[in-house]
Amino acid sequence: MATGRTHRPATRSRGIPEATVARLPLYLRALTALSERSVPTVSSEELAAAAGVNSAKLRKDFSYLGSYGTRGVGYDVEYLVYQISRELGLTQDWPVVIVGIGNLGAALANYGGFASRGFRVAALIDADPAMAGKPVAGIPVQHSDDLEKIIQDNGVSIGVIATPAGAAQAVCERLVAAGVTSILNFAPTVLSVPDGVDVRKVDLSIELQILAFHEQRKAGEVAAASDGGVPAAAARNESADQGPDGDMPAVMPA
Ligand SMILES: NC(=O)c1ccc[n+]([C@@H]2O[C@H](COP(=O)([O-])OP(=O)(O)OC[C@H]3O[C@@H](n4cnc5c(N)ncnc54)[C@H](O)[C@@H]3O)[C@@H](O)[C@H]2O)c1
Repeated sequence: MATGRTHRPATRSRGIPEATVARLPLYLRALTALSERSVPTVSSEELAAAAGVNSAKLRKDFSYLGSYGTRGVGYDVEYLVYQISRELGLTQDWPVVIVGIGNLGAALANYGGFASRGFRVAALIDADPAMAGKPVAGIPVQHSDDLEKIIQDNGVSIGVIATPAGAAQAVCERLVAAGVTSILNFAPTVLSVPDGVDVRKVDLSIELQILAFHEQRKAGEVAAASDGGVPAAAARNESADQGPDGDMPAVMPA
């Protein structure tokens, strides 16, 4: 669901559609789990089910990577992990800064999943002088006065914003001026950025609102069915048809 400009064409330069790019991390997560269990090969149906994607779509997505699998054998798990990681740019290390080290920023800093996916937390930045020098997840927090120097010294191109909404645009502008070209924004505000800067927004309350909408609809369908209206089974089929591909991602274009 786009909530603003994405600052990218729908198709990347190498011809991989954005929708495919958005599914690659889902395949990678499922493949990594298979790899950890030392599973050597996987069929498109098994992998599609594990990733929550329709199998025809998966085959089409993999054709963009030049990966067609072997009839009767399936896809080589390790090779696909490598191919998708390479396509996503995860075979190199990405230094990331987190700005705003409150409840959320500290939780993100403590999240081990970044490092295992090639994202190294290079620095933690906060405007509160009382936090300067205090370690969070073993990394000393640095004051936001030094933001530009920190970005440049660490060659950072990805910034995470976890400040209050009112501070996010100004933080974003400083990050961009210092050389950051990709921003993951957790603050509940729409950021404006120049062309060439990618912003992804995470908003869990939007996800909950979407679930609330579905809950309300399900409750309405149950009431209608008990009044002799739409049978509950038909209502279930409707959501089954929509499939996992219809789910809204927690991370969305800004
Ligand atoms: N996207 C989501 O699903 C989600 C979930 C929870 C919170 N949030 C949002 O994340 C943000 C942080 O939430 P929190 O609970 O951690 O808040 P918090 O108040 O605990 O932390 C905010 C931190 O930002 C720092 N800060 C303020 N202005 C700054 C600036 N200009 N530069 C650098 N640091 C600055 C503060 O000193 C503080 O440490 C809020 O905008 C909140 O709405 C989003």
